[in-house]
Amino acid sequence: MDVDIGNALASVASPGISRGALERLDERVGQAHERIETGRANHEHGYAALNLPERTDPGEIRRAVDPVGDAEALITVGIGGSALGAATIVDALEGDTEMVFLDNVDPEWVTSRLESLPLAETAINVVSKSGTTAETLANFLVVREAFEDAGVDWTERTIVTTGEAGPLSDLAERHNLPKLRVPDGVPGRFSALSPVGMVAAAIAGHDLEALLEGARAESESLSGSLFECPAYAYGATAYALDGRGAGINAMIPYAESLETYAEWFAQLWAESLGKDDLGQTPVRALGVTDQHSQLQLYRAGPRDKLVTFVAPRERADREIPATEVEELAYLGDSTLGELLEAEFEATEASLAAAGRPNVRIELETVDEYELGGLLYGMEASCVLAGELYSVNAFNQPAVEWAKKATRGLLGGGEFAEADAVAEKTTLRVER
Ligand SMILES: O=P(O)(O)OC[C@H]1O[C@H](O)[C@H](O)[C@@H](O)[C@@H]1O
Repeated sequence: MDVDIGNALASVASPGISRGALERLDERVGQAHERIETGRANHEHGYAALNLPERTDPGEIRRAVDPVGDAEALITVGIGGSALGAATIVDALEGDTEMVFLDNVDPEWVTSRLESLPLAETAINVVSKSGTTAETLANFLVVREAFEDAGVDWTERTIVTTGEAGPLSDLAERHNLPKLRVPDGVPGRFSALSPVGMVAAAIAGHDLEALLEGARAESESLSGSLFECPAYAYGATAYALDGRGAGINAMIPYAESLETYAEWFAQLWAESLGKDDLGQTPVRALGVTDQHSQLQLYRAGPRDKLVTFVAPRERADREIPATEVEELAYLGDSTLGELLEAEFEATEASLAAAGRPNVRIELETVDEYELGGLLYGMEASCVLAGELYSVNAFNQPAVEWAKKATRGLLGGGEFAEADAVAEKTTLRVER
């Protein structure tokens, strides 16, 4: 990926960062890079995620999915980091397999999804690092029952990806299911380039080697200066802008296929950096669609936002048919791709003209190689930002708190966190 931070400079935008401040920040980037490299060399928790391009074995993943390789549909049961990486990859790339991600536990939605699938031709991919996440385990039990009710042997059609030990690992062994490991030291939201993100990609027939190759190329660009490393340029700029008042980061891909990527980014940024009263709030948007809604706020609202564009340089195109309506004649000389590109350039310019900071991330195109680079690059950006904020980017105590409270409420153990629910302050206004 390439990154252009020109529109985040103080000479263009407010808030913005001056060249001088960027150069001073670069010294801290150099120190952070050394810390990151030490963490990678020692396979420390979290930093180890940046070694996935070398560690992940595509052959092992393909062997595990082989028994269900011809499935017409795949249900991935997982949530958060155990779903969004896989969803990002398969949504970005063209594939023939129908993909369903059961992350939410909304009963009507789960039921309708299950009813819509040909279960005898459907594979199940259960993903949970801990093997204990209530939503994932509950949905898996529901899916299993649906297969049994339909007279389909779910044990023939299920692949499990989980940590070394835990209830899901035990279940896989009991039923002799193909089992892949969530690699040690890799938090869920940094695991897209491991079996966690790649089982679904393998079933869809995508090129796993190219995904890893693109990530590897990005890893080779990590260096001690933000001026030489796109990933660090992005992480450092976002951090600097946040410190200058841009507490919101609106991620706007200009490709429908990257809409899920914005969701993945939101988890990465929020869960990794939201610590100690610090962190930048990610907002998900989509170009061109959200130009016609959110752009008003981004250009004319409070100066508390960084807008991040992600755009491919090349894409399949389609001509706009000519029309006899005179006012619309100009459209007939263009393609949908040219229209999209013009809208992107115009939006970027409109923000810069209003002095609103924005960053452009460019991909050659949306394919396995470029996607691998994008996912890796944004993870490295996030790890760098974690160093600059001096927060632990690899834990999520606030999320764990709510998980414990939920289990306590459901009678899944004694958790003091559950008491807070009963202590809620109420001020009801009723009709
Ligand atoms: O993979 P699991 O252990 O099931 O966890 C799934 C998700 O659970 C929590 O919500 C964590 O905050 C996420 O980071 C994690 O990805």
